[in-house]
Amino acid sequence: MLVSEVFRLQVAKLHLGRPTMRASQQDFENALNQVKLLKKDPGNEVKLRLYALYKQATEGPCNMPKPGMLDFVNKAKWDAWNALGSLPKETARQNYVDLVSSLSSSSEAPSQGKRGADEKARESKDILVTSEDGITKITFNRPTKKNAISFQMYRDIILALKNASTDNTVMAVFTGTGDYYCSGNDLTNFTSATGGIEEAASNGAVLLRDFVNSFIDFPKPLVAVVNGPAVGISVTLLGLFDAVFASDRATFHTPFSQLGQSPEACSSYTFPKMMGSAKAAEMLLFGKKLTAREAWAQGLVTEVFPESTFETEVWTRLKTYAKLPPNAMRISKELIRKNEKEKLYAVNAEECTTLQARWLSEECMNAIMSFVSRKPKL
Ligand SMILES: CCCCC/C=C/C(=O)SCCNC(=O)CCNC(=O)[C@H](O)C(C)(C)COP(=O)(O)OP(=O)(O)OC[C@H]1O[C@@H](n2cnc3c(N)ncnc32)[C@H](O)[C@@H]1OP(=O)(O)O
Repeated sequence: MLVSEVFRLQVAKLHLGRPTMRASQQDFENALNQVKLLKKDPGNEVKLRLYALYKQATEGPCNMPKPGMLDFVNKAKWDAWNALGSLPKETARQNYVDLVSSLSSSSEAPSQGKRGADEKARESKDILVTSEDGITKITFNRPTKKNAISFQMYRDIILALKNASTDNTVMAVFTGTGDYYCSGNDLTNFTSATGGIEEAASNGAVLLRDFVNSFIDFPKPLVAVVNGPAVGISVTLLGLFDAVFASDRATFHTPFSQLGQSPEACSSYTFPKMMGSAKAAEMLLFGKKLTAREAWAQGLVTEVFPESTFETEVWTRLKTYAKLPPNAMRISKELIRKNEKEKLYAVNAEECTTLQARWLSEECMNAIMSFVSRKPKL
């Protein structure tokens, strides 16, 4: 039997999961009513956020002339709306619904002991999300599989970023549990699905597009604390981060050709732009694995730290950054990202379409089958 036939049979068992949910107009209207029933005043910062998301969801990007410096209230409202840049109406509507829902549940939730407004935790098995000291920490937490990303983990991360974009934390930080940062896409995602392989690939492409868009759209500083080796999509995503701090134990590997696949997470655009086309080709075409220092030399990593002091030095630094004025950081990030956004959406869409076809190719099926049928270690 051909490997591709074996693969098809295995894929017949695959269940890819649903594409991300989007808030309907009805959800949005319910949220508008719910906001009037809040028991507690959510505070000015949140009210401004609600105002901005409402305007963005109903009118699109800020279209009003900027109020004068002394018109404090209208200036603050204008700043909040304008900071959303070109956030799509649909995303703003979803963020509004999520924010209201988090406000409603927090005003109803029983007291959580020492967890207060600036410290809360949301649990998910393989993705840990905690908020402390103004930082949302998102941890790949599947060390027995080197933190490989399952379909559920993609969905958990989309949700975590959505929540972090509107909560009261100042930045989001990704890191990994155990010796790896992340070993990339879980290569068994496609071999344990139900339904047809074409359907699985099509759903995978939708999920990937939404996942990468949630990084493109994230409005606050986004930092990676790369504690160990990083593979595949966990590397390519770094091109969408604002800072990457790496342990000198970390490596950066994108073995797409070896897997019969193609680059994702906008790396076909961000990597050549960042490191030049020759160095980008070494990684994306030939799968050259970079050390942390090589990745720093190519501009993929901001700073490399010795493993022995990595955690202490990096988290001390991040806690200091998290005390900087949040609106200034958000607005600066918006300025940096603004002119690139449409390009990034387009690159992401094209990469997903290309990958969808790659997943159905003989080259890719052979590579995945050879990984899943490796001999177990003694
Ligand atoms: C829908 C969205 C799609 C997005 C497109 C994304 C593409 C990519 O990310 S491509 C990159 C995919 N990743 C890989 O190719 C890495 C595959 N893994 C490995 O090469 C190795 O496991 C390793 C180098 C990461 C680690 O090697 P080693 O130290 O020898 O450890 P083991 O191989 O024994 O791994 C322990 C355990 O973890 C499982 N595992 C590791 N990585 C993955 C993975 N990516 N997917 C699934 N499972 C993985 C490995 O199978 C072992 O499991 P057990 O045998 O059950 O102990």
